Amino acid sequence: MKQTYDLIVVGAGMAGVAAANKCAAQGWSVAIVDSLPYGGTCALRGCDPKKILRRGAEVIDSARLMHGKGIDSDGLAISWADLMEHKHGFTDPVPQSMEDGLADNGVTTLHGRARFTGPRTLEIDGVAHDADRFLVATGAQPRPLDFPGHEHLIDSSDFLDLAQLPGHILFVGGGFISFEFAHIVARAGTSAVVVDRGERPLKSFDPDLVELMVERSTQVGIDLRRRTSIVEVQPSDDGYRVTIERDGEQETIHTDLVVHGAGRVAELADLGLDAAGVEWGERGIQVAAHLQSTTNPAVWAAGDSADTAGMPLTPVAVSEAKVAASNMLKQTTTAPDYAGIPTAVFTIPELTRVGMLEAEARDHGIDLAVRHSDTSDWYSSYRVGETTSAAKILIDRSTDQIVGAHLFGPEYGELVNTLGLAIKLGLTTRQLKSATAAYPTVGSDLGSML
Ligand SMILES: Cc1cc2nc3c(=O)[nH]c(=O)nc-3n(C[C@H](O)[C@H](O)[C@H](O)COP(=O)(O)OP(=O)(O)OC[C@H]3O[C@@H](n4cnc5c(N)ncnc54)[C@H](O)[C@@H]3O)c2cc1C
Ligand SMILES: NC(=O)c1ccc[n+]([C@@H]2O[C@H](COP(=O)([O-])OP(=O)(O)OC[C@H]3O[C@@H](n4cnc5c(N)ncnc54)[C@H](O)[C@@H]3O)[C@@H](O)[C@H]2O)c1
Repeated sequence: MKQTYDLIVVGAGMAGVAAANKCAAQGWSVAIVDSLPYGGTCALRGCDPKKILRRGAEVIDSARLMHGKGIDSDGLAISWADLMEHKHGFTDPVPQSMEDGLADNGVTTLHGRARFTGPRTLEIDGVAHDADRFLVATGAQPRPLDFPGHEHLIDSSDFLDLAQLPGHILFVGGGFISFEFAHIVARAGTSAVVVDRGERPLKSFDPDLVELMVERSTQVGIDLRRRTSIVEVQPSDDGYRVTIERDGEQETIHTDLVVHGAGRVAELADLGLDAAGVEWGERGIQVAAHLQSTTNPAVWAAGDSADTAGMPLTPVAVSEAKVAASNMLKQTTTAPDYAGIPTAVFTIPELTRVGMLEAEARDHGIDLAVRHSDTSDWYSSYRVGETTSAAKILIDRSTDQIVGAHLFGPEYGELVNTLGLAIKLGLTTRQLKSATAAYPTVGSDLGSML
């Protein structure tokens, strides 16, 4: 007899695994399916491998910043193959350990490409599976591009698996992926060109700090082309000829590799959502605030494949999955709380944000105190030889609470977490300043930033 599960989860990434484990722990019969090895984008093809490769670049950059200050950085180099092996040491065991963990929690683990054939039926490689509920956690995929030669681009997953690093790389798009990867390859001696169609890259970050980040990127040889579009990509004898256009002027750039960093869309196109009566778009499945489909009550969504107010980031995916699981289990309609979730672009140094942008805060009519500090001559930057760093903290004068924080500097990816906590808990700057940080740490700079 065919089994009807309480829940089938589609996608074994951060969101899917969190929800499957939570529901199984409450005694539900749960199955999870993925067409790729378990672990999803973050652990296998995103955050974690990326930051391991970045470590090589950090070491080179740190040594160069200290050149002439007691360190001889001449001759330092990245061995890409060894760094890649270091990455594999982390990523290779993930699928099995994740699958073992799920099985230990009583979750049935399935493999294959899933597709809805009706409102409550999912087919996996030709076999039908029924459930009372489905959680779609299928993540995102590179946005389809339409310029001639787009098929020659590699995507972020291919990049994070490159056996060798070529001498020249052109990145299409000036977002998270292109800047993070360009900062890695620039320290490995590869020339990087970033082509972005907008005037300002990374639009969801503070414009002043983005300009500083671009300045620092230029210093390490990254060539940003703004307001520039790709006309076509053509293979050549020794790589690719990329024709770009700005203000009606065309230019051809020769490069070894062209990488897609032009955005991602929810991975839903082949999921048969129309057969299930589920409304969806490129931002994801249309859900109510509590993450249930607006058109099929049996279907829920979380993470990059859900159209929510949360950004497509790992902490958002996990938090949404936990809320969706809890709502399914308890038949409640709680909405996720996105307040105080920080984000970082892992350039070197990193660019971070939590809460509102200055323009957003002003649009909300907040009586704003802006604490904008050039921190490049502060002790924490001086110590490591960093020449470019800054902080911008936005405070609501009427409550003394932080409504936004924007940082660019060494180790500021850690510091932003404290500011996120302050926003989440509604701490006043007076309360924050009353806490004593270990000295000297970047945390001890917080008082001066406020
Ligand atoms: C290069 C890169 C770097 C990133 N770095 C960061 C970072 O530093 N910090 C951060 O917070 N976020 C980062 N992100 C974003 C982060 O990875 C995602 O927000 C997060 O992984 C989303 O988790 P998810 O569970 O929603 O989806 P995913 O982790 O993408 O999991 C979805 C799973 O569903 C499977 N699937 C899809 N369709 C089907 C189907 N029809 N049948 C069966 N299985 C299916 C996929 O194979 C996949 O395993 C990065 C993303 C990329 C691409
Ligand atoms: N550190 C992190 O948290 C991290 C790292 C990587 C990715 N991510 C997630 O993955 C998502 C996708 O990353 P991404 O970097 O691909 O996208 P993105 O949305 O960050 O940036 C895409 C950029 O490409 C530009 N663009 C789009 N089409 C173009 C074209 N044809 N020619 C030139 N420019 C073009 C856009 O204007 C935009 O500036 C991010 O939004 C983020 O949520 C997060």
